[in-house]
Amino acid sequence: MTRISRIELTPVAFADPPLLNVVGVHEPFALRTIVQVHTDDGLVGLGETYAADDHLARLAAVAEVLPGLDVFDLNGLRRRVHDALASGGATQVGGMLNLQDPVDVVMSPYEVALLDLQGKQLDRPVVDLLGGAVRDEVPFSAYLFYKWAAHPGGEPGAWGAALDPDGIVRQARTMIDQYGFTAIKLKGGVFEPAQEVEVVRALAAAFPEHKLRIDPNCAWTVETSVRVARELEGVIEYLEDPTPGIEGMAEVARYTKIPLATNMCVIAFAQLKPAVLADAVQVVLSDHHYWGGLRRSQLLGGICDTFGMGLSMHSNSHLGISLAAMTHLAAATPNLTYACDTHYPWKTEDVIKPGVLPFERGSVRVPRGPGLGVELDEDALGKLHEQYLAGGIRKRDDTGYMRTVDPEFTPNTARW
Ligand SMILES: O=C([O-])[C@@H](O)[C@@H](O)[C@H](O)[C@@H](O)C(=O)[O-]
Ligand SMILES: [Mg+2]
Repeated sequence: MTRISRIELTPVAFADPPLLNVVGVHEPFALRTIVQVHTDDGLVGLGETYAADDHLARLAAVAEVLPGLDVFDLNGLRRRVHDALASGGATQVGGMLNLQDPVDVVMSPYEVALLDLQGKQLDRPVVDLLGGAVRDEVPFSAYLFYKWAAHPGGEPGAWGAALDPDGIVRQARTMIDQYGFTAIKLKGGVFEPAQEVEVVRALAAAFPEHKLRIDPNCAWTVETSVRVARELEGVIEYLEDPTPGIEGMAEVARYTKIPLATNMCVIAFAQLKPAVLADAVQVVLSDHHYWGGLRRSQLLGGICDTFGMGLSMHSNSHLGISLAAMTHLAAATPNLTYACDTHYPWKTEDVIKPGVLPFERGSVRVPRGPGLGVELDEDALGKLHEQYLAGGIRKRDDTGYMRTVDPEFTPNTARW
């Protein structure tokens, strides 16, 4: 029996371009925590998760109670995470986690690391532990953002500015030429809906064969959402989080044929029943980082299937360990039929050794090496950890950063 001997948690910061969204703009660095789970027989399992300081504190509290756990005991993992958080009073917390299930959020990187270890021990890829591959390559979408050319006071990056239809179409072309994506997602909620509809139409004209989506992160009222949905019927494959809340989404759904998708009003198992009863969403974006890991994301997939909801995949800024985990999960989930989101093309630094996860024709081939099939680059990890220590960012704050440029900026859900 292989048991956990110790845990290493390494917060890292990696360069991120000035991508705009409803709450502000991405800071110069995005944060992640790299989780290394060591075993008594010398194996190391990898996981990746958020790195906000309160999340790091929870991860550290759990790390203390994991030594001795059998790497195959995922139920035991959940119990230990639950008990450690409960004893710290953290199973019900506010802020970012007020709708998410904190046990699922904290458990996730440990579950991924244990699956990596199981795979390494059995010499099988994680996808095989999840039931086997139903697809050998996983399609991802081109995730487009309005963006500035440079961070304030910084050097312009490779992508240039994208603040109008031409800029976004140019960005799409660069990304599609480079990665071969066949689906496109536009992050909206930045400009008036009419401008964003114009952009979607420009994308549809420039890429008539591509599947399109727009996600304004709840920037619109119910009325605006219905109007935009009607305008985009036949143009987009789904409309993601046009308006806040299960009730609001249900109201919009009554007046449009376009499937509504969410990673905002259904982000934990507790919200599935009300959403199904209200017929509020037709597609749920899974995300193993907050649905409790890969196996609980498959459980979500089964529930969506049962209730006739589609399944897609959400992404925040992330590194290669997460990309590998997302790819194994998507490859083993039959009803995950939409191209998954990924921020991966936006990053220029990583903690894994290169070459294992190339995008070809918009897809990532499932790594066949043992476990996740990726290897940590210790030098890169050290460098990105130094960057974390020096950079001073301890929690993502798109709004605070935007206010350094525009002091009047207010993130406003349902503002239009
Ligand atoms: O990175 C961003 O700016 C996105 O807006 C991200 O934070 C969202 O979580 C996400 O991509 C989404 O689909 O809502
Ligand atoms: Mg979204």
